[in-house]
Amino acid sequence: SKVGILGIPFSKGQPKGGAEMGPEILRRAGLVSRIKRFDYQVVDHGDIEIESIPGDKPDGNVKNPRSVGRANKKISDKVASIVKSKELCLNLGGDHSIAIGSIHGHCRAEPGLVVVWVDAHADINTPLSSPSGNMHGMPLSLLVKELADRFSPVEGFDWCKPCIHVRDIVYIGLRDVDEGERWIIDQFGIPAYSMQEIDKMGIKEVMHHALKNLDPNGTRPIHLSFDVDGLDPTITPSTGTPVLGGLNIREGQYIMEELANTGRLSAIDIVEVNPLLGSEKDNMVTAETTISVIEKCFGSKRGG
Ligand SMILES: CN[C@](CCCC[B-](O)(O)O)(CCN1CCCCC1)C(=O)O
Ligand SMILES: [Mn+2]
Ligand SMILES: [Mn+2]
Ligand SMILES: [Mn+2]
Repeated sequence: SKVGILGIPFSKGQPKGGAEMGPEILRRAGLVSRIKRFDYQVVDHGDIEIESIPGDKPDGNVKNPRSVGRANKKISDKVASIVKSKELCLNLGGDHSIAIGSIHGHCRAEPGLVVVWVDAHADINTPLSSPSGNMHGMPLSLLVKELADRFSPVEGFDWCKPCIHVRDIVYIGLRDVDEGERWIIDQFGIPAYSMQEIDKMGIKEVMHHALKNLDPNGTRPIHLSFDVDGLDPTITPSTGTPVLGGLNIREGQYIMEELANTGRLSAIDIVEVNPLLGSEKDNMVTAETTISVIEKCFGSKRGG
């Protein structure tokens, strides 16, 4: 089977320069050759061309709306074509706003997909609830049908029609959720396994219940959106919004092994690696941790 790799050097969904260097650091750390070790043919689509949009003033409190909108339209088109050509689409971010286009594009090719969101954060602030105006904290709010009527369309997103339901999402790793996000999660009953549930139940039970609730018949394609800040900052220090008390590397690897076991992984985002936020050593640790976790999606077995 085939993996299509797409670099997305985009960072306008948040204020810290360097997130656009994520694809480069992951490639340089050997991500592609690690995936090639398993029986996947790798198609490298290179990096998406990111246009800069001068004078991209905020829309309400939403920052860089046109830049984020333009980039994500391109991402949607590219991801749709990669998935349609039967490649497992591996998107290298870039900040988490790229998930708007990656999930939108994935839905165009696989309308019945479900979303596994591994993250310290829920990333479901609406433009009105966001405390920061940074779009990397909003991607899911622009994608779920149930929130479409809660805010007016964001400048640059007229192409973006919501394509998933709240019940098609499961969260793993939450530990920094804003008030408005908490309200949405409770109001719509979005399954959310925070670090508290993970400590209480253990990662085995969490993965069992998460996948059972999400897709009881085990038939639906899976979109994994993996924010490296879901892991503990001691093992992924080079990231923009670190939060103590995260997933350890074995929990990360177990999550990916269970997803690989479904055989239904159809697209993966790896986001929020920012090499400007760490030392050389931090960057090496972050890249190696990320690769050793992500490679478990592709059949790497700890037992050999
Ligand atoms: C929790 N929500 C935040 C962070 C979003 C992180 C995006 B991710 O892609 O990395 O997961 C933080 C909002 N806080 C900022 C500091 C003061 C309190 C609010 C936001 O800006 O929406
Ligand atoms: Mn996060
Ligand atoms: Mn049980
Ligand atoms: Mn995120």
